[in-house]
Parts: sequence; structure tokens; C-alpha cells
Amino acid sequence: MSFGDVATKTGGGGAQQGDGGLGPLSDRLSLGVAARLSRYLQVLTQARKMGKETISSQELSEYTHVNSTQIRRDLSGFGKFGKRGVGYNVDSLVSQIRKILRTSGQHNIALFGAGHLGKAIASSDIFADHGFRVVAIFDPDPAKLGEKVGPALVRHPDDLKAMVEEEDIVVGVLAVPTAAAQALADKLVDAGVKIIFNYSEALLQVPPEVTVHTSSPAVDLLYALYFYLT
Ligand SMILES: NC(=O)c1ccc[n+]([C@@H]2O[C@H](COP(=O)([O-])OP(=O)(O)OC[C@H]3O[C@@H](n4cnc5c(N)ncnc54)[C@H](O)[C@@H]3O)[C@@H](O)[C@H]2O)c1
Repeated sequence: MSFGDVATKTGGGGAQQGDGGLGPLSDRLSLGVAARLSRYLQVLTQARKMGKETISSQELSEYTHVNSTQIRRDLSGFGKFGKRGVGYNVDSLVSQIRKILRTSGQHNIALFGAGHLGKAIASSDIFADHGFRVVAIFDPDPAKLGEKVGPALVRHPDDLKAMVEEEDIVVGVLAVPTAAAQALADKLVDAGVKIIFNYSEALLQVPPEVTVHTSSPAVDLLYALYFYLT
């Protein structure tokens, strides 16, 4: 994994496939391919917002730091969308990659922590742009209960299990102090949530079927530094 990837841990260390090729028919992507596709998707989503209709593998390379040969190989399954000298059609590529990553449609998120970070996340488009909707926000602070943060009212974390069922929540986002994160991860697992996005520094223990993504700005900076120094 490169410095720039969001650290991803599948609980219990289930076997990962090799970083092989990608075809739209692939049943299961390797972690490396899935991580690169997510990075292309991020750039493409932004490019689309800026009104760009086509993008070349060279441009994608500049924004993602994945070399353009690798990008062309990853996207070779989308041949008809890539034209020499013109590049890829941004719209088509976004929907193809989303289909491959199985992220088409809406996915519901529960956010934990209505503090500085939680409020910023709930009030921004960073998840909505990619089809994720914050449908519930949890915080035990009595001063915050019932407050409207972004699109939802703050609830007590004790309501978690009922809300997961009611709102079909598939991702739990932890924007809480490190010390609170493991207990919440346990509750999410108990409620049947299989994906946890962890903004805290906690090293979370989860069972094999659950995936934890940890995002750290310092790690992203290390990645930038690596390219600056080499
Ligand atoms: N990765 C990143 O990009 C990034 C950026 C900023 C902060 N952080 C991390 O995110 C976390 C939150 O940072 P912050 O600045 O918003 O802190 P904050 O103190 O402003 O907010 C934390 C909130 O979590 C709530 N909380 C505590 N226990 C909880 C529980 N069991 N369930 C739900 N909510 C609970 C608190 O009441 C508080 O409202 C910290 O771990 C911080 O290190 C990560």
C-alpha cells in the first residue's frame, strides 16, 4: 500500500487476492485495484463538477500519482470510453467505475460525534457527492442531543441498533475521541454494520467480515512529502 491510500484493514486478516488485472466482469477486486479505482473516481467526480467532459490517462495520473500505464491497464476494460488523443468520457467512466465498485445508488451512513469534525462532515457534500447519505448522527453529550446537525438530529448512541435497522445503515463513520472508538465499533458490529470509516487514531479490533478504513491527514501529508522528495 502506498502512503496515500486510506489505510484499510479487514478484521481477522482474511486472504487478499493479488493485485491482478481488472475486467468489468471481475467478481472480487484486489485491494490495490479497488483503492486505485476509488482514487480515479474521486478525481473524475471533481472533474465532472468542474464541467469537464473528457479526461486523459495523463491527467488522471497527475492528480492521483498512479502512473498512466497502470491507469490505462486498470481502465482497459472500459475501452470504448477511452479514445486516443481525446481521453475518457468523464460521465461514462464515473458510472462504469461506480458499477464496478458497486457504489451505484444511495448508501446510508451513521455518523458518530457531533463535534468539530462531525459537524463539518455532516454539513458538507464530501459523502453525498459519492452517493452516501448521512441519515443519523449520534453523540451522548446532553447539550447536543436533539440539535440539528447537517441533515439529521443528534441522537444518543443507545439508539444505534434500532436506527441501523430502520434506516438500512451500511457504514458507520467515527468522528469521536480515540478512547470512545472501540466501544462504538463493537456496537456497530453488533448491529450488523460491515464497514467502519474511522477518523480517530484508534487501532480498531473487528471480526473478519468487517472492514475498517482509517483516514489520517498526517499520512496523506507523508504521501505528498514522498513525491516532493523523490
Ligand atoms: N482523520 C482526520 O482527518 C481528522 C481530522 C480532525 C479530527 N480527527 C479526529 O476525529 C475525532 C473527533 O475530533 P473533533 O475535533 O471533532 O473532536 P470534538 O471534541 O470536537 O468532538 C468529538 C465529539 O465526539 C463525541 N463523543 C464522545 N464519545 C462519543 C460516543 N461514544 N458516541 C458518539 N459521540 C461521542 C463528543 O461528545 C464530541 O461531541 C478525534 O479522534 C480527532 O483526532 C480526525
